[in-house]
Amino acid sequence: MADERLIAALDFHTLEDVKELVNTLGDSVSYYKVGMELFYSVGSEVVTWLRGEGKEVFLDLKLHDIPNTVASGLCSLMDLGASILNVHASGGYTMMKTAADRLHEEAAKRGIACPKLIAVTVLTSINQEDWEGLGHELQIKSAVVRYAKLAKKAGLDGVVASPQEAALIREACGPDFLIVTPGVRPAGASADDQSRIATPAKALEAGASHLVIGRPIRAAKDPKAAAEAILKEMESVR
Ligand SMILES: O=C(O)c1cc(=O)[nH]c(=O)n1[C@@H]1O[C@H](COP(=O)(O)O)[C@@H](O)[C@H]1O
Repeated sequence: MADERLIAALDFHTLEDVKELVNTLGDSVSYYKVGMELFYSVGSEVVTWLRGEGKEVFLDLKLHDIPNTVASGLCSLMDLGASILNVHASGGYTMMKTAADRLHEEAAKRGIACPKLIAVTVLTSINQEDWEGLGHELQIKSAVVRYAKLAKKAGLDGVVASPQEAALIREACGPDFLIVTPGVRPAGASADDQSRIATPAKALEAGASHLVIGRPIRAAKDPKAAAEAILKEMESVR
């Protein structure tokens, strides 16, 4: 049966591919991530279709702009029925606070449930060399915890981070904070373009609330068997 902690990433560009994978996975997966490739190609129809199938949606568009633009953009997305929306923490405290405040005000005005809002800390593809190339002096881990604390102070519900920082974030931000970790790879699987990775069990043990997993399921010869093996590994950590 499905485990709501697993979010399968639908990095496709057609609705047909989405339908094929979702139908193949059936009841094993109840939570899906729609990212920029899919949303830019298919639009909101894919979220409507997934909701119609009874699936939960993390709409991962990683908004990053000035406070008013981000807040207004989120308000345009909030009616679609996604459970989670996200912004980049590097947009700063004022942007995150404006976004969270406006989202809550709008949800109350429209009488709808407010989607959770989370902040991307440091992308899981970034390694220490990329990071230093950007001129940052803090270690990635310290920067991620700093961004997570800022996101919490701004009223966000959680963050996206790598599993390698999950334990530090859990300690700094408490038990209810969402920690959504991409960069999850079953033992022996290719890292692809991810840099800061861990296995599903290690990510959960470190305190992740949700695992975002794309290619290890989507690109597997047998996606259902791949998802079920991951779910079995997740079951061992409750
Ligand atoms: O926000 C995200 O979901 C995200 C943030 C991040 O730091 N790293 C990251 O990989 N992601 C997304 O998580 C998914 C990971 O996919 P796989 O690497 O195929 O498992 C992709 O859809 C990414 O866009």
